[in-house]
Amino acid sequence: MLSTDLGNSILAAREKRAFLRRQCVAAGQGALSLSLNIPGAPKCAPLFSACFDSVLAELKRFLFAHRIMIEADREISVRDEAGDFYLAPLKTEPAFPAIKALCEHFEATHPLGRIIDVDLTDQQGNPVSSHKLKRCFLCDNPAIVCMREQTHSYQELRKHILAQIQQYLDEQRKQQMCKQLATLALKAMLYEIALSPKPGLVDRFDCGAHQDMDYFTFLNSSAALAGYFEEFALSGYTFQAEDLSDALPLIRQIGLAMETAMFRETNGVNTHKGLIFLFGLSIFAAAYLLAHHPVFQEQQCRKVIANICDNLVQQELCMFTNQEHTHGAFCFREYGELYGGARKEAQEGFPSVFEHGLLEFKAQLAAAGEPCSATQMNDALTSTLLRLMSVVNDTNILYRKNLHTLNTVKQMAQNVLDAEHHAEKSARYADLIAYCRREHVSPGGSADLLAVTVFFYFVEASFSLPAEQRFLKNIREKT
Ligand SMILES: CC(C)(COP(=O)(O)OP(=O)(O)OC[C@H]1O[C@@H](n2cnc3c(N)ncnc32)[C@H](O[C@H]2O[C@H](COP(=O)(O)OP(=O)(O)OP(=O)(O)O)[C@@H](O)[C@H]2O)[C@@H]1O)[C@@H](O)C(=O)NCCC(=O)NCCS
Ligand SMILES: Nc1ncnc2[nH]cnc12
Repeated sequence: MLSTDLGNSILAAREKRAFLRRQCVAAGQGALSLSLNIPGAPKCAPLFSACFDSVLAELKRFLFAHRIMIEADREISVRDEAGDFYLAPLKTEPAFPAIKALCEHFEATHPLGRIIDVDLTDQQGNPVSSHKLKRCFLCDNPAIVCMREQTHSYQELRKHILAQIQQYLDEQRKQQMCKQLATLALKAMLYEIALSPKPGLVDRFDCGAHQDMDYFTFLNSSAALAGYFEEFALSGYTFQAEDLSDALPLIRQIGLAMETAMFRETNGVNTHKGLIFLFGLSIFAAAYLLAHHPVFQEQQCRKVIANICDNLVQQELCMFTNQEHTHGAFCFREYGELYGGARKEAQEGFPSVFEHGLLEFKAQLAAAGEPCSATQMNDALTSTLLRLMSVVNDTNILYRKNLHTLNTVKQMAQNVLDAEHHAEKSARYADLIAYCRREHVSPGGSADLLAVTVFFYFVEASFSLPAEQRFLKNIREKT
């Protein structure tokens, strides 16, 4: 039972809606409205509003796609005791039955169909009805019958509706976050390949120490991999098992399909094998955390990655030393446990990224200020790559050459960073580029870790607000 005060407030709010409709009639226009069918009270709550905003954004896209035009500058949104309400005059020539049929289709195919009410009134303010009976929320009877006979309690009805709304919002959040993580991963990957010039690596203008690939090979490879990033994210977002090391086979299953796609696209050239592994872990871990915590936290992320890869070096490099024939296994066998490559980096929760790359990238971008120009971004990426090269034990360099060359590259990278003047920096960087070309070395591991660094930079920037606030803000912007 509603209290008299609340009942009166709801009646007043409904009268306000009727007044708004009469304004459309006065202007000789049909109107379309959206509200939610929420039985009982309260009818206004943050959860309902979040749901309403999201449905409204969907409805607007649906109407626009079907060329049903509304007068956006005269639309009205109300949030009061009667709940959330939206009303807009129609611009479109009034083919009301067809518009009504489309609105009913929208309701019928929406996951919250029974809760949504899209109403249409003609130029005289008369409701346009198809006279179809709405079904009860809970049983298959016509809603009108259950309402008259009070078959279900408000409590029962609201419990059911709240669960449906929560499920819908959870699904929306999952889809939105996973898509966004996939977008950030692709962006980070493209930033790495776009950075020019780079020592030994492929960039926009040069193939570095490589003969079998160029800039376009990397664009092709990026395109082939982009479609899989969301799978990593969904897998992380929905991961339920207690033991995080159970995640590695899931990540690898997706990663192996990506390797096939990459080699098909590049005609057998290894452009991104290391990155597939590193991004698999990064995207999975970020999504896993964002599903459980509203704000992205670096340290938590490191722990998740380390737990997924718990004991990986021991399991795959120590125990299988004689069987594995990969570059990583060779380096480990030849040079010892400091040189565990991508597996060691992962098992330790990406120390190069979180203790070096990210610090450098953040400092450089902070110094550049907003907005950051293309040159400043290229400089920030260059410094970050150098910082990574100065610490990473890159198995690509080690495999192609030897420990002396790896240490020389690390020292030369550090020397560029230590240069005091711009001219000195440029000269040292040119020396490093020439050295890598002459020695045929390519720091592919550092290039991959640069992409991972940039990815986490974007993730932190995108998910620093509490997820709820960010999610709502996003929906409102779209509406
Ligand atoms: C765990 C794997 C990465 C296993 O690979 P591998 O046993 O070979 O181990 P690593 O050598 O440690 O790593 C492989 C790639 O990882 C990058 N990398 C190197 N050092 C590091 C490091 N210290 N930290 C992080 N990442 C590192 C690097 O990848 C990039 O370079 C590749 C291009 O190299 P390039 O020399 O040009 O080409 P190649 O063909 O290799 O040599 P050439 O013949 O031309 O001389 C490119 O891939 C970049 O991304 C290392 O190469 C993982 O792959 C794995 O689990 N494999 C098993 C199969 C699987 O499950 N796959 C799905 C994984 S999700
Ligand atoms: N730009 C690049 N050039 C060569 N190898 C790479 N591995 C990852 N990125 C690379």
